[in-house]
Amino acid sequence: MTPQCINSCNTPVMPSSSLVMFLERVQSAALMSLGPTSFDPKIYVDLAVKFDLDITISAFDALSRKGLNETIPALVFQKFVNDYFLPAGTDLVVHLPVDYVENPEGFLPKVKHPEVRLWALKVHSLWKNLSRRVADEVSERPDLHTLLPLPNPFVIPGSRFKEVYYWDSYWIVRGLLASKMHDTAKAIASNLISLIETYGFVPNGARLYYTNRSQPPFLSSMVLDIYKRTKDIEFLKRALPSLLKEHEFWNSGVHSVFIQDAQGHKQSMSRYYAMWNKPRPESATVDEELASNFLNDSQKEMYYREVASTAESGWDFSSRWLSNLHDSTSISTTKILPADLNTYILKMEHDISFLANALGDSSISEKFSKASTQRWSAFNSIFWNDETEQWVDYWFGDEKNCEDVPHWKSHNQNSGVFASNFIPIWIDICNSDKTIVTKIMKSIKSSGLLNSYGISTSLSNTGQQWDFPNGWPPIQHMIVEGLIRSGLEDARHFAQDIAIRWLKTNYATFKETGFMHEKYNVESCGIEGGGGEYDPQTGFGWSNGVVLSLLEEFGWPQDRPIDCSDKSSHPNNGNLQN
Ligand SMILES: OC[C@H]1O[C@H](O[C@H]2O[C@H](CO)[C@@H](O)[C@H](O)[C@H]2O)[C@H](O)[C@@H](O)[C@@H]1O
Repeated sequence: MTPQCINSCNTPVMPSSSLVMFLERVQSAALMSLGPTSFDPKIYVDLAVKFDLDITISAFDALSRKGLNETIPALVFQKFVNDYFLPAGTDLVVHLPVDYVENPEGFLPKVKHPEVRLWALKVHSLWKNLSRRVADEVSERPDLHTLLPLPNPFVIPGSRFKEVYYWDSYWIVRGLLASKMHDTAKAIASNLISLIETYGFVPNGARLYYTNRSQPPFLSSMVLDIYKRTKDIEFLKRALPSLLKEHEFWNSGVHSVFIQDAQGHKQSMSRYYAMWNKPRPESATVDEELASNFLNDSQKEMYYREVASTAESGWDFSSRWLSNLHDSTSISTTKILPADLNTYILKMEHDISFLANALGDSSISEKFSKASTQRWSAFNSIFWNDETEQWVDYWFGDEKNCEDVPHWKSHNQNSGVFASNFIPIWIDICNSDKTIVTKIMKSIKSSGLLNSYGISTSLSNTGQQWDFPNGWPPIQHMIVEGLIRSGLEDARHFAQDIAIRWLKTNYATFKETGFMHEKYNVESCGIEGGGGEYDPQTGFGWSNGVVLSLLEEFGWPQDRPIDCSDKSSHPNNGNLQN
């Protein structure tokens, strides 16, 4: 498949399954019967069906209904759910990872501080809360479950996210490697490989309703990190064909678009683009309500596609994708070339070249080395902004004609400040260049994103979860890690300062709740109830992963207190802006 025009003429839609369509009806009925208070639409599409689908549908259709809206009385509805379904999550089985030990040999050698070490070991023990495998019934009767069968055990994000998620898995794998749980890390990557073998790409998550889109692509990073630790060549042999397939997925069809850069060269870059134009099943009631602002079906379909494409970006939702900050229906993700996505793909190309070389396949290795050189030159000409010294997203204009290759225009670079503008520093081709690192450091300092807990994702407080005041573990981590890896003394100190504040924030929430939270904000550091979300049963996987890998790479200064109650080093006394 060749790259598409930006306003695609050929817009694919994956077929929906009768199970998911039925569960969406149940979800919608639940909202009417039970009301909007504490309503989580995802619970209903995660239900496991007890009997054949046609029997269940007939029973649902036969329920008594009242009033003009044909609402099912709450007690009748609840009885139906109890009789015909197993609760969400019951088709997953708690699993004790085979390679888990309480105090792994060689664990975080750079962490000598006793309190920090104790904390790290407790975080390590949290893997047990998040480890699952798919119950046997799922492979026996896949038609009754939206959960996808997977060959190996895995680690879930936690909270309402009871299944595997693609990009969460990378941060989890990073932590597992720090925890010396190499087999679990490999099992997770192998599951994702098996999903590529089935679907041609890694779905957003391991649920039927997530198979219409992917998520930020980190499989090559996962494979590379695992290979560097284990030198397992068999694992690599199995992984490489899937990495090639995944590269093709992101560089063809709707994900790939042509643009003519400022030098007149025709370049192909990647974007987020879901193969879906309906409400997201896991949030259908929410999406339908917002779509009611549109007058006709075609506008609604375009809106739904933008929403699902934003879910593919992992940043669901953020002002980063809005053409009008105050209007969440102005979401335009498919009209954007994202700097972060193209960073991940550039890294994927480097990784594949390295891994193919390790397998002795010089022709693939050279092909991908060339592809990465090509993308790197396109990358700089499209995303780099000399004035702000950041890599910014590129917004297409109103290109109408499918035949035209749009020309790059400087005013189409997004002027908004987002943490994604600094993500490229994560990859070696950027962080090995001292001039770039110095510019980026200066730019982060003046960006306004620095906060008492680290780096916020944006400057706008829109109420969207990926906006200010929240900071998200993976984003924070890529920037810090890139600066550390630059080897520049200044950058290292600066990154260390951010990392210390971030770790203190995490420690404070951990001390308060016993768990790691999904995201962090200014309230998180041991004060006023803590910020971010967490689940008292599970905590959150990517925060475990980021904390452990940061401590592994960085250690902790022996003489520096980690406790937020020590006001002399309280993150909120920080002076990061200067
Ligand atoms: O239920 C709504 C959405 O939830 C997911 O997104 C959020 O959680 C994921 C798991 O931690 C995370 O990967 C993502 O970045 C978060 O924004 C899901 O991925 C979405 O597709 C879904 O619509």
